[in-house]
Amino acid sequence: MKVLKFGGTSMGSAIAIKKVKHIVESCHTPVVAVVSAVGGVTDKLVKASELAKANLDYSKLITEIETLHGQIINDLFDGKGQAKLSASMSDIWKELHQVLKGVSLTNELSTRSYDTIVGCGERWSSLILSHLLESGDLYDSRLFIKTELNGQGHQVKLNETMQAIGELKFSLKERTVFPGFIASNDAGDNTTLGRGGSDYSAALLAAGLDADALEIWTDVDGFMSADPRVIKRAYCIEHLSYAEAMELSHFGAKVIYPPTIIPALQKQIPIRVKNTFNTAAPGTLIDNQKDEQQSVKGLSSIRDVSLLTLQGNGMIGISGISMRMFTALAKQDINIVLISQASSESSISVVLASADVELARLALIKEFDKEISRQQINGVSVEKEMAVVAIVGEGMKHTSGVSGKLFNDVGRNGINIYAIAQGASELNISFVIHENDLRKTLNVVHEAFFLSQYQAIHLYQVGVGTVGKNLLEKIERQSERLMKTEHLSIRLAGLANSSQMIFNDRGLELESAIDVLKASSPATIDQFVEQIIANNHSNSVFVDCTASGLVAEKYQRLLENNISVVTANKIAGSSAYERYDKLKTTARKKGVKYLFETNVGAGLPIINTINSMVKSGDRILQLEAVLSGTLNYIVNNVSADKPLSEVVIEAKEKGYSEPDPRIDLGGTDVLRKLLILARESDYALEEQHVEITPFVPKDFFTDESVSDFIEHLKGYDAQFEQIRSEAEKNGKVIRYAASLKEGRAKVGFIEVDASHPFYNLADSNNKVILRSDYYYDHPMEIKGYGAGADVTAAGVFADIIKVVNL
Ligand SMILES: NC(=O)C1=CN([C@@H]2O[C@H](COP(=O)(O)OP(=O)(O)OC[C@H]3O[C@@H](n4cnc5c(N)ncnc54)[C@H](O)[C@@H]3O)[C@@H](O)[C@H]2O)C=CC1
Ligand SMILES: N[C@@H](CC=O)C(=O)O
Repeated sequence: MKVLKFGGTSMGSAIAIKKVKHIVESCHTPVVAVVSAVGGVTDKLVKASELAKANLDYSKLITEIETLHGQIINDLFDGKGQAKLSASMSDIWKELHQVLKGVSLTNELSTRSYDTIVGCGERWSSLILSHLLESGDLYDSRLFIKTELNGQGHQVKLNETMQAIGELKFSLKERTVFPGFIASNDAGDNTTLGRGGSDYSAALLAAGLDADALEIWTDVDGFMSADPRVIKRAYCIEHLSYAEAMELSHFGAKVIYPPTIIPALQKQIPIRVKNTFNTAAPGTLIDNQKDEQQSVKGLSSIRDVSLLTLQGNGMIGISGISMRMFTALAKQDINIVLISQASSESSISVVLASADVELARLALIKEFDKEISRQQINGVSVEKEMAVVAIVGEGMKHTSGVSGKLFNDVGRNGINIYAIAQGASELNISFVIHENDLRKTLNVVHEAFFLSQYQAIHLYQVGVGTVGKNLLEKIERQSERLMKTEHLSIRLAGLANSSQMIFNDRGLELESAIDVLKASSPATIDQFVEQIIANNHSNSVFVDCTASGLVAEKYQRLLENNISVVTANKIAGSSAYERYDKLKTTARKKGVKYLFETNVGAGLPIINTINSMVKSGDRILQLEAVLSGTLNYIVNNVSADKPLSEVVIEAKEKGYSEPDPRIDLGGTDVLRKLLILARESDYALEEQHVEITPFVPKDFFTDESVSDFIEHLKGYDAQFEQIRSEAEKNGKVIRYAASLKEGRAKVGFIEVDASHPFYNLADSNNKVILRSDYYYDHPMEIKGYGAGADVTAAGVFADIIKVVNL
């Protein structure tokens, strides 16, 4: 035998009720169907009872309920069937009218009247279904489910109820219908089992009848791994243990009424949650099996709660404080959602519904009045607009690292945790956050535990020129491989250039993003940054592919808001040391990344190498380098036949030079790179400490535009060729190099012969020679292409991946 319970949505319309009929009649075993009221009816009945008590007009609500049922009956039955059913239902209507009238006249709503009024819905709906089913017997649950009053309301008298239901076991026919929710007491008065009580009725019937299975038919596919309204990729959990289902349903997941699980658990009856509107979906099976493979099974949350803390050094070592605290709250009938106490005993925090918090605060102030006046207790503090998030799973027991992973991922995304609670059963880890962080937290945790095969990065890119465009192409080409091998999904959540911006939370189409951007409305970098902060997405990364100082100014605000920064732009790293240091410190403090590997040598791993050396205790003692791809390309390509001005244009066309090539030819680009390398090597070098000889004399830098500059540069072609050919005659080549030796930092020309490590540096290559404590006589050398869209975009790409993989 099976017990099937159908909720309000399953009974919400004629079409839905036909589905219910089909489900019941398709069962090959005897079926007990337990039904809720037609969707929305119980709420209307509750409202009508309140209006009646206040002697206000409730007739409109009753008419609405009548119309709703009338419509359903019209759609389901022919004339004869309608007349038969209406006659059966009319007694209930009469009773309802009488009770409401009595309440209205006396202005008194007794528990008995209230339960009679709100229980009418299930009596009607069970009549409808029993008439509709072929050979469907109707039983009145009030005759079998017996309750008594306790402090909290009606409580089921389990022994009596089980016995009464048990006696039915052998007399039930193939299909039987019971109204859910309603019961009665020893005096024969109507009672109810509380909101969601129809699930409980079904579980009691299943237990009393020793059913083989209990099915809860609802309008969702089952228990979801997280709230699907928040987590788009939440999925239906196939299996839960009774304990896991209980934790999840107590805590936010409103799929099943929590007490339902107890009778089923006691009789070891498997529960299956199924979707009436998607019968093909397997649903969630709840039984006594524990899933050893997956430590965390579900993620739940509640909002509209507040955190209330009782704090004071006078609480330490004093027994009875918590007893008094919880008794004071219990006296006010306040439900506590979570408790957290520091082992120092100097504070106890509780989470409760925001609606109760003021009452709770006053109750505690009254209770601890003396201690507060003696300053043994500081008072009662309240943090409003909080939310509680819980991860649930029996597999967490004795599995180390679960909370480490949880809090690491949450912390890395800048989410502040106000309180934590974990029971010794290790079934649930709950923590309190600000409500504004709820969506982000659920995303972070869901990705960490349920979709760990796909970690999402939300990318916000500024700049779609040489490097930026190439980066987008690379991400598009690599995204499938990244998903497969790195389990990483990169979503381009925003894109901007100097005057426009576009956003899409789910990820912009990479192929068309630049075209869409160019067709979008004007926007500023400030608007772009503020929107990123407002989006508050998990694993957000801001990528700067511009050469703009304005953009670099935004890093501090982004990092402070827990957004990692990856930049090809050298301005921030090479401006005042204090600023560079503050950016790095902020990133460290906030647990996010500030990465700029491509600032020196494009994709070459120079900064990373220095970082590793310094971290391992090595000291960089000397540094010699060729750091400009553009300038090395120029010295390698200028000849008697090919003048400097022509090669500068070539370097620009090849994507080596800065957007403004004067930054290269004035030596500024190399100066910036030297400053960054020195700082990463632990030297607080400032621009004024560097001796610099520009590649082209200063007089050539007076023009307004780049094209005028290149035009005038022709006037220097002959002189440059002379310097170059002179060196050549002496068996040497010229290089534009940077060095840091014995406290002296220099940028300028050097002439080197064939014995020098820079002599054979072809094309746009860069080379860095590092002498350190561990690499002195045989220094470390890093060499390769130091400029160009491909290598730079690849370096930026690697930094982006490091944001989540480091
Ligand atoms: N080209 C190379 O080999 C390397 C370049 N870099 C750096 O990469 C950065 C980008 O270089 P390219 O792609 O060659 O430059 P680009 O001039 O081709 O592209 C710059 C992009 O930045 C945007 N932009 C400029 N000012 C802006 C502002 N105020 N707000 C928003 N967007 C703005 C422009 O609209 C354009 O989309 C530069 O900082 C450069 O130093 C770093 C290593 C190597
Ligand atoms: N303009 C730069 C590009 C890399 O930083 C160079 O030429 O090296």
